[in-house]
Amino acid sequence: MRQQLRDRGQFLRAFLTNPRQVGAVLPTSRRAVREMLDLADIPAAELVVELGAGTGVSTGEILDRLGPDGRLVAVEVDPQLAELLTARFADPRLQVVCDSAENLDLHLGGKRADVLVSALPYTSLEAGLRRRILDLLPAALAPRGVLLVIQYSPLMLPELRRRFASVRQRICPWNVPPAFLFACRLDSGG
Ligand SMILES: C[S@@+](CC[C@H](N)C(=O)[O-])C[C@H]1O[C@@H](n2cnc3c(N)ncnc32)[C@H](O)[C@@H]1O
Repeated sequence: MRQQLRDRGQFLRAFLTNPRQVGAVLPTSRRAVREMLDLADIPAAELVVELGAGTGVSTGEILDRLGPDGRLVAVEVDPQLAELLTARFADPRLQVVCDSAENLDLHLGGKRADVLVSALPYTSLEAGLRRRILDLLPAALAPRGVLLVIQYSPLMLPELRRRFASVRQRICPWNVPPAFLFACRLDSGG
């Protein structure tokens, strides 16, 4: 409970410092995180990549589901949030990267993600940055991988459909505000 309050304080600080970059006043609810992660096979993944890890609500749940030989690369642009993530999760499977998601290539050593989780606030990011990040997502994903996206509106659906052959959508009302969850695949069989 105390940790949750501290996290909310840190998240609010990040939001007040850079509202368009954070895009929300509260971290995602545990329920919404679980419903999103249920859309992928995390235990079977060799490499999971998380974009916009924030205070780590998804990071912890991914680590709980990840196998002993799996790896998680969590990318967070806010230095104080990245520091919090590094301090919180002393897990050898986790690499916290403090950088913008647009530089993802630099941190994957030529590997592609089996599961790519994106909590970036696409609708409030500057248009050029949004396009650069969206454009790199398909190439960052393994051929049979899945991209999970959490948003607060369906506005990104056409952008995702343009880049992925299969996009499934569901809504989780157990979040403030309700969360739109997307599972995107490069092949249409998913
Ligand atoms: C809506 S918050 C989600 C945080 C967390 N995943 C959650 O669900 O509570 C978006 C996060 O993305 C981070 N972010 C925004 N732009 C980014 C970028 N270009 N690269 C990496 N992280 C970014 C913000 O600092 C913030 O922590």
